[in-house]
Amino acid sequence: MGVTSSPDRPAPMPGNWAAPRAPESGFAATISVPGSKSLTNRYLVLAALADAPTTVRGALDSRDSQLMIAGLRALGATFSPGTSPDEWHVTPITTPAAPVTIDTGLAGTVMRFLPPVAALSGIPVHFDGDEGARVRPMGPIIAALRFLGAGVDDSGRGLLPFTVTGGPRVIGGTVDVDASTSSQFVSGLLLAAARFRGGLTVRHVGAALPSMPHIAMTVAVLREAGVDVDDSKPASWRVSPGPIHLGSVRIEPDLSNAGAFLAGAAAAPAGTRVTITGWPSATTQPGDLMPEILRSMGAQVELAGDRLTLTSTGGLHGIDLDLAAGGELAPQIAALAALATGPTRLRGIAHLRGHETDRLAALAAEINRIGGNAEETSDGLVIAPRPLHGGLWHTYHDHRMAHAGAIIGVRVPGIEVENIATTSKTLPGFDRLWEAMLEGSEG
Ligand SMILES: O=C(O)C1=C[C@@H](OP(=O)(O)O)[C@@H](O)[C@H](O)C1
Ligand SMILES: C=C(OP(=O)(O)O)C(=O)O
Repeated sequence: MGVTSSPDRPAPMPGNWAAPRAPESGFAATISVPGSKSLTNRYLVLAALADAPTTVRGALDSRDSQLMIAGLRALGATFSPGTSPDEWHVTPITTPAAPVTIDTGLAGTVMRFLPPVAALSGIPVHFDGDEGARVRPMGPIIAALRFLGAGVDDSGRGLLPFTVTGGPRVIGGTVDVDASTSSQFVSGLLLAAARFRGGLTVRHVGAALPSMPHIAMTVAVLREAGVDVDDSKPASWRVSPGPIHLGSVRIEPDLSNAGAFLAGAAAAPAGTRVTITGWPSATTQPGDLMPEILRSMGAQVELAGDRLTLTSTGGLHGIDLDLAAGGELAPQIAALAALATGPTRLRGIAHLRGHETDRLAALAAEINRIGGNAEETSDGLVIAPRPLHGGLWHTYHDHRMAHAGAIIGVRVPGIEVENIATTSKTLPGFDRLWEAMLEGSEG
């Protein structure tokens, strides 16, 4: 289905996507989203480090997962496609003889999870990524790998690009890491930890640690793979050395991506209903925070079996929310906040300045560009109600900035989202799925 024009929806500038507005009568739709980015990229790493082949089902097929597969292939793992694009048979790493280069794209999981894997091999592994990746924080993991005995040549910058040379002298031990700018520094070290001869104790030192559910996710997948993890002390994780074994795994739908569709429904006229299929009964994904957040903003949300249904009440309240646990949800919540009748304060998300773009600056700039009232604070955003108008919504190569523009476009006529293809980072075909939702597709 293509983007069509109408008096209400003029043809977009080439390359932009005209965000569809909800019909006055609302819509009803059922949506199935593909697998979780965070779970897919954790399972792929563990499968490559395992003691036997693994079958992964329900895997995400997107830019971030393709980059992870390419990186692990370069390090010597074999990936054979299964019967569908969401299935992979993975044969563990046999270390290649020659130096390799890994493209991280803009994927935090690739740039933070693969350097510790590289440190297990004896070959130089060069990492580089998109222009935007070259400013994302990397210093803490570079310092940790050096402390553990790996060579890291980063020209003294603490950023991409850099080359890791590890090998048998990297035996593990105890390492302190300041993960206040990204939980992925802790997750990356823990995922490879069981393969270090001495195992690894990782201690977070520094300001508050964000994204705790993502660290819990890392611990959960390690335990599922038979790895012994002691997380009984705060901000400290001990992984014993030992084999990694997954066998066969199935990946949950990506609840953060699902959250964008729920937010889109919450922005729509009263009575609009959207059901997400396959909602897990228990999960470590931070997207599971969305139902409660959306309820507190005024929507009705119910879970029946594995189907989560949001019904719009037509009104949106502002909220005061510490989002440290689920920072990746901030763009979709900020978009709803811009449509709400009262003020919103989002706190605990200073680390979003190191995401795909500086999300606090980007959200404030784009909301204000279309007439809104958003201000950056030291650790978040304050958004006050003000009538919005149409205009170009810039996306800064950030998939979740594109989601935010789409959500606002459900209510505000004339929103054009720049470079909608950036959503392929975690959800190729986002625009078609979004249009289908507003047209009332039942999946
Ligand atoms: O480990 C993961 O899979 C992720 C951890 C979080 O990173 P930060 O702690 O850097 O926010 C999250 O925002 C990102 O989308 C995915
Ligand atoms: C911060 C995000 O991604 P990354 O894994 O690249 O850090 C995100 O998806 O919101």
